[in-house]
Amino acid sequence: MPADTGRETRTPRSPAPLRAVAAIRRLFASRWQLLRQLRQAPGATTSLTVLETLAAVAPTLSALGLGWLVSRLEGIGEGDDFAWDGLVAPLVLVSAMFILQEVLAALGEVAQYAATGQIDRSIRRAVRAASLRGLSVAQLEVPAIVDDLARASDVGEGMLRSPGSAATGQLRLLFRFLAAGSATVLLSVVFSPLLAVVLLVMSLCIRALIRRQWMGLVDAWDARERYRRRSVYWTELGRIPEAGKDIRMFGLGRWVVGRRTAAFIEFLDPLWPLRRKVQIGQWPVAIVTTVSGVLALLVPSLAMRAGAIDAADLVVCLSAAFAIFQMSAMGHEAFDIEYGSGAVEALERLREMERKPASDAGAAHSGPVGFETSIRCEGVSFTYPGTTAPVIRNLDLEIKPREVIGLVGRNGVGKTTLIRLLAAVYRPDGGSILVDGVDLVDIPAEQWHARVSVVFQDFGRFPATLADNIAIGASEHLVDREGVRRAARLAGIDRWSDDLPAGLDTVLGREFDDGVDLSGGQWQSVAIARALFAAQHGRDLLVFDEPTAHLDARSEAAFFDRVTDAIDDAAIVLISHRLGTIRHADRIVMLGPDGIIEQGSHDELVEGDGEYARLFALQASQFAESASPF
Ligand SMILES: Nc1ncnc2c1ncn2[C@@H]1O[C@H](COP(=O)(O)OP(=O)(O)OP(=O)(O)O)[C@@H](O)[C@H]1O
Repeated sequence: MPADTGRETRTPRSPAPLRAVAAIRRLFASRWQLLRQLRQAPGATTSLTVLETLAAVAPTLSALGLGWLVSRLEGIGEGDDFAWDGLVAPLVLVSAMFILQEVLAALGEVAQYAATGQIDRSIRRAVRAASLRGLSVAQLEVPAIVDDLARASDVGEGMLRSPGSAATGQLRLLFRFLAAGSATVLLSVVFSPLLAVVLLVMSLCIRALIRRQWMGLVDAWDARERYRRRSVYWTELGRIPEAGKDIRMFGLGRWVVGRRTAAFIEFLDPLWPLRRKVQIGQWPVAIVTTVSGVLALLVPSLAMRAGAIDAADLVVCLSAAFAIFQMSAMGHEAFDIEYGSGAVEALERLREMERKPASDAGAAHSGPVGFETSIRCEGVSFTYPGTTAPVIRNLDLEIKPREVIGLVGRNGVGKTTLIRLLAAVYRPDGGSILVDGVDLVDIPAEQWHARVSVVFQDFGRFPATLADNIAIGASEHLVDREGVRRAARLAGIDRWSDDLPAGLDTVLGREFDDGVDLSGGQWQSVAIARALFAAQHGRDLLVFDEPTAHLDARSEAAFFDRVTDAIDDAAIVLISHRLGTIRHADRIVMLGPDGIIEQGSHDELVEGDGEYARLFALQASQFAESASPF
């Protein structure tokens, strides 16, 4: 991905002219990409184009009008009262051009505002689609992709420096070039093609110089997106209630401020010398600007003194020269263009990632997806993106329909990772997972997700109603109120849901004024209900990762029976460190760093006197006082 590699990878340098040509090509490609964004706002773009066309010819007409006016003034003799009538037409033209320029500028702002808003909205939609659907979870963990998501959605404040303002700014800039071109033609016709071309070239040089200096800063800023995100993280940490608890509890205020300062310095440190360099490097711009100004003023004035042109021509020349110089000015639109095009490029990279066949979408299998005979992991290996050590190595495991499997193993051995693979959140980088003989890689992810339900340890807690938090387990059945009630009852939620202000319709989470927060155990019951609801809607495989970690002893004891009684047509995988939760599973699989250490029923494993038996004895000894360890 270019964002990840392009900025930091060193490649052998090509000769300077080739680099310049490549840079110009890149520039044109990026500008073209910007202009293509205007398709999102066809009406406003058409209006802006018409207004800018008129605005581009107005300075030339204005210069001609001024010249006309001066020529009429020259012709007026003393006491020549009626000659004043001849001034009316040029005066009307000049005044009309001045008024027109003001009106066009104001209307242009309105059209630009409308087009910018439409383009920015469409960009935001595209970023949302990429982050919510197009990109896989694995991709969302790649820092370069996270950078691009942040960069593409960073559409600036007040529509400044956004992709929309960049695209419309680019269009307006094209018309400024057109205005300068038409003034160049006028100066050539009225006075000297040589002076006209020299002034045009000098204006272009001034613009290129300023651009080169300041825009390098924008690129450098862009390349430090990751550091900017880090400093923003530390800046915003104080506003996150969860973090606020720890910050107060451990007295971390100064520490957080220190980390924020360090992150901020790390972000800006390389940018400060660059900025100083730009400021100091303004003298060539000042020199070229002064020389151009002197040329524009002196050459036509000397020509008039020599009698080559009259006063009217001089006024036209100076007005035309002024119009040419307008092109060299770098207004805010230049920064809009540069900064906004960075966002558009980031979006294009994200779209490219979405288009990649390896984007975990699955595709080749087109038949019905189900799990009738087995899910088989064959020699599965997996290494997290950006890391080198495999978390899962050469794992073989078979899951039969309606089987209940308990998955145990030490912290960090890869249990959660395995279910992420089974859920097709990640893809194995070695071996394969076969569902009834079809490789999971070939099954479209959304189809597989309609057959599987996973309650992750860090399951989603959404600021929605309790009913919706359950029903999202099978989001295609959000309105199945009876199913929600059943799942809530089976998960033991009915014991406390009636006490909530609006029962199942109570909004959960403190983000909203009327929101109610639940305890850790209550949230866990919601997640369990979510999976039970999913089971009611035809899921073939249910996975629970540490489902009883937050439950009280009574709920924990009831969990296994509740779940297995409620689900009779799906396989269940239970991950737990509490062996009491899984001891009644059909099969217990003990995972080790190099694959499965042992597997069998609870009784078989205890009899086998292996790792599981030792672990069980250890947990049981902690409950030695009671008749049963659980
Ligand atoms: N997103 C990730 N990126 C990189 N490494 C990860 C990621 N998630 C987990 N790991 C690493 O993978 C290893 C296995 O983690 P995993 O969560 O699968 O273990 P686990 O067996 O479920 O652990 P626990 O019992 O503590 O829940 C750990 O070393 C962990 O640091």
